[in-house]
Amino acid sequence: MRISYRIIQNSKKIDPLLPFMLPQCRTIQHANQELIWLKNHFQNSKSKLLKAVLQRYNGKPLQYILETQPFGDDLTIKCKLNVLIPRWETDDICNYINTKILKNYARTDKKVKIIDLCSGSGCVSLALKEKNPTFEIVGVDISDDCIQLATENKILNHLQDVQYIQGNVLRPSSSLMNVLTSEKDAKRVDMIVSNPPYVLHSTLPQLNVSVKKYEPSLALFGNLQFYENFVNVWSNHCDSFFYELGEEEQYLCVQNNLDSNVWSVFKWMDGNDKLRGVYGYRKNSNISKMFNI
Ligand SMILES: C[S@@+](CC[C@H](N)C(=O)[O-])C[C@H]1O[C@@H](n2cnc3c(N)ncnc32)[C@H](O)[C@@H]1O
Repeated sequence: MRISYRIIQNSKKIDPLLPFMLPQCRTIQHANQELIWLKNHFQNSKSKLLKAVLQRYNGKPLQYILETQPFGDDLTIKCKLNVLIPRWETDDICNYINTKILKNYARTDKKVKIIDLCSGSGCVSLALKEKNPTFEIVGVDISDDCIQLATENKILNHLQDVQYIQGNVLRPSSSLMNVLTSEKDAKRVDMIVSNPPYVLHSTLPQLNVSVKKYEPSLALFGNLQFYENFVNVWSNHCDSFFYELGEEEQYLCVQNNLDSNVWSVFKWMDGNDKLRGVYGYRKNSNISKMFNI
């Protein structure tokens, strides 16, 4: 990366480790901030700090080096290889679900049950639990590493009544379905939330090197399969839903294929005004009266 003359003239003031941060961070400000975090974290060991800076130079994500990511209001989510690092867009979605949708449930005495499909590190289910301690929440993920880390994250954040089950969302076994929905009216839970793999393989060249090199492809790549699966399978088992997505086609897959006599469906835009979610509710359900959005 080229830098300005002014910065070169002031180079005596520059920390010698800073240039190693630049390839991944891109701006001096961002590089400085990350270097401060690394120095704070490894303040007792210069050799560990140097190792961490070199790892960062080679593209290892900061969260895998520091092993945590703050999430929600006050959560610390442990981050490990083979499990997706929680993203800011997902954090925004959890905040929206908590403040605009679930707050209506929180006002009732109803025993609310939520399923988090593709639960990964557990960040989504734990962010919902953090604000709704009486709700029952179950996360499902196909990866054993995810189930183990999500369980660790639940304990780390002192949250109870969140369960993580290993299972295939695209081909759920009857025993998984039973555990998830059996005791509910009409076998429907109140809400299904999901951040499924939705990055198109065709966008691989545009992905950041550290994402490509370090984050699990099982968590990243998908197209319509999880949205079709929601329409065909999971929509029969919930009164409302929120799915994160990255493409208009994924939104249309849900919007065009759910029966419009039964469902109200909406778009959700992220903080960069990019389409990032689809959500909705059954028109005849109790939650429809609560959707005061
Ligand atoms: C985009 S990540 C989301 C993780 C987490 N919810 C978050 O927001 O950070 C998608 C997750 O889906 C899981 N996954 C992929 N295919 C799956 C399948 N067929 N059934 C269940 N989980 C699956 C991956 O292991 C990964 O944890």
